[in-house]
Amino acid sequence: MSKMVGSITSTKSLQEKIAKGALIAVLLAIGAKKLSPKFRKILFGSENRPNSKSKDFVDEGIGSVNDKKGKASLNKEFYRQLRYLLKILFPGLKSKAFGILTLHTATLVARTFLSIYVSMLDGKIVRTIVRRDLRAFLLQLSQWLLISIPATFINSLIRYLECELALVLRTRLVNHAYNLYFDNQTYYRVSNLDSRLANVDQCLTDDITMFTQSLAHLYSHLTKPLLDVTLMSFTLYTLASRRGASSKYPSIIGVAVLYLTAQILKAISPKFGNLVAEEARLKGDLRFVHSRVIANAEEIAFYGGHKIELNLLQKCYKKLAEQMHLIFNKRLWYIMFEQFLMKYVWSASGLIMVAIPILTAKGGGIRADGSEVDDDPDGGVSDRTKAFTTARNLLINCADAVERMMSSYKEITELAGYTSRVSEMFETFNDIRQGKYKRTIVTKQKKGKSNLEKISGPLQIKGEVIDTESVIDTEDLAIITPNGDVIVGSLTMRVEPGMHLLITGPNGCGKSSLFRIFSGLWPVYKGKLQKPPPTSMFYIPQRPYMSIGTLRDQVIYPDNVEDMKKKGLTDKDLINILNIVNLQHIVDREGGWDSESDWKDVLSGGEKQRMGMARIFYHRPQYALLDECTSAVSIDVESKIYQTVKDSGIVLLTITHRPSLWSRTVRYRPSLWKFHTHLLQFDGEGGWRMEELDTNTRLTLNEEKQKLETQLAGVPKMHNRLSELCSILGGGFSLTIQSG
Ligand SMILES: Nc1ncnc2c1ncn2[C@@H]1O[C@H](COP(=O)(O)OP(=O)(O)OP(=O)(O)O)[C@@H](O)[C@H]1O
Repeated sequence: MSKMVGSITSTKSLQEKIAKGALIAVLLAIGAKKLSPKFRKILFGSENRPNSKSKDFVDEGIGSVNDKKGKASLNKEFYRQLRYLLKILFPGLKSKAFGILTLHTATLVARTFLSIYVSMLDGKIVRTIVRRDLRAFLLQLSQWLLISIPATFINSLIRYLECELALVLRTRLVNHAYNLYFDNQTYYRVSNLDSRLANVDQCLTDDITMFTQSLAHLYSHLTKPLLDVTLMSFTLYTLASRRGASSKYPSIIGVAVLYLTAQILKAISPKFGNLVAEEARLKGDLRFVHSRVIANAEEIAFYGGHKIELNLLQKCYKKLAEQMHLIFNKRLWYIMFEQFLMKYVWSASGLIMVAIPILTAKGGGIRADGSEVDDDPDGGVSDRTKAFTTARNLLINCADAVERMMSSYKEITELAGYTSRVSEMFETFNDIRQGKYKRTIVTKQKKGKSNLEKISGPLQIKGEVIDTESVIDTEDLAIITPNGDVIVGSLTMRVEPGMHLLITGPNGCGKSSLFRIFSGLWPVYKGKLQKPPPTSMFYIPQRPYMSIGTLRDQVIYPDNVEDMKKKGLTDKDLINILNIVNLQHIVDREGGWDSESDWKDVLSGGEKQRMGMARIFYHRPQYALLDECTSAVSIDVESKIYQTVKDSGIVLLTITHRPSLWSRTVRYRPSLWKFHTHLLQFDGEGGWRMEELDTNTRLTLNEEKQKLETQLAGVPKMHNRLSELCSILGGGFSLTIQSG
């Protein structure tokens, strides 16, 4: 051993060679990183393959964007989108996000300096051991222990700041997204008028979270290794510049090892991208079946369908478990090879790269101050050992850094996926706010609508909307669905205070669509519409929406308590309102105004409808747009409500859709007639007719006519059946018809 050490110490310029070899290895590694996209392509054959650190389960959600636009990759579009998002995330140098980023960067730099310091300290400790200098050893060891306190704190701080940064970025994006989402009815239009975002809920939750986490993680995951490589190479260069070293063999080894690693991993890497995508799909299936059971629990329980549902769930879970099992199996072998190559083969190569010049060199070394290493009392052994240990540590750190950078490639492509999804969401929101919609038009003609026109190509908003004080006036207005179906080609009508309009027609003829246009949910593609602002119109659907909150919140929805107070209304007024709709008893029944429940389930169908109507009396709009919203309310209460609405000076626009049971004409609820002055009738084939209702006579005559029609319809059948019964029962019975 002493002989070997002796030969080492006698080698001239050996330390220089070590340092230079190490430096070249590092430079090679940097080059490999620079070429990384191509290199990764060679390495894994395709950009989508996962790599060493194999975070294989984070691909969820990227799929649909990729499906639509091809792979989200590191192209110009990615940089454009990332720049756009960064502007939102970092609005200025004084922003909180920028402050945390700066602090995070400072911590990363500090950590790298500490790593270098610890590497140097390692070398010094080894030197004291080789020199058998106990005092110096203990001194260096205490230094080493002391430095571990700030080092561990900084390590923990890096993680803390990474999470904080992700949270601050997420908060900024979420606030920005929510503002856009709830502006100008975007939450409705994004799914009804536009088809670019398939799962906007996922974009607003998972994708934003994944994007910000991925960005914050990648920042530290790339910045730290880059700093490591830069500063450690500089340190190695400083060592090398003093001594000079041959780099031939270490370079050859470095290139050969990198190339071999690439080839082997390319050959053995399973197609993780596809495996993970399939797993995400199966997870989605399982969630879907669960949510169906929750949504339809009552129906399933009534039918006793739990066995079928359980079976379905078990099947879905089994498929998912099998897929995960497959991935685990493949990962077991892949990660084993990957770790073997990147950890052990690379470390061994690093050792060889450092050792070859030492083992093959002849002659001694010269220090920076010009003194010969060989002139030391120990022949320079301790000094060279220190240099060797320091260089080795630095080289290992560099290799780790390069490995981390290489393994970040998959994370960058994932970031590209999330960037694409999140920025696409913002672009869509912005477009929608400006009235620019993109929708995949379904070209198939619908059954029964063959004579309705269909607009081919993108829909253009050519109509005109004018705000008025109190009149609704349409001129040549077309009712066109977002899918391009022209439901009604041209509608010209006028409703003004004092009128009450009943709207009727067969299913799908465009009654609710007319309300959508009046409320501004659908654009006016053609024609002219004059209408009061949406705040003057209150829409009540057939199934009124019950919000999360107290019983009071249900009556005053969408106001809150502050709004209610501002309007000068009290709980006593609310009781009076509930009185009108015969719902006053539920206040006591449900435990007072402040009680909270899942009102959707707690209230019956009719109660929900009455609650919906109660909102009209709270808001007192100019127009009440009622979409068959009293179908489950008893006729006497319905009449009372309609009469009170009329008495309050609110204009009624009421949809009633009851297809006729007896004839081809449309029958509407006679009970509602008397509250309306006009009737707008759609024929379901694009035509319409508006006429005045002569209430009293038509109501009475119509009711009488319908009654007679019903009775007469059964008479011939009854006659036939009676004769049949007489013949079956025989001669002992005689047919007696009594007339009253
Ligand atoms: N968001 C949408 N996107 C595309 N087409 C739609 C959309 N909403 C409704 N439609 C189509 O518009 C047509 C008219 O629908 P609308 O809801 O106005 O019918 P309706 O007269 O109220 O019928 P019902 O009596 O059944 O309630 C239907 O054929 C429907 O398919």
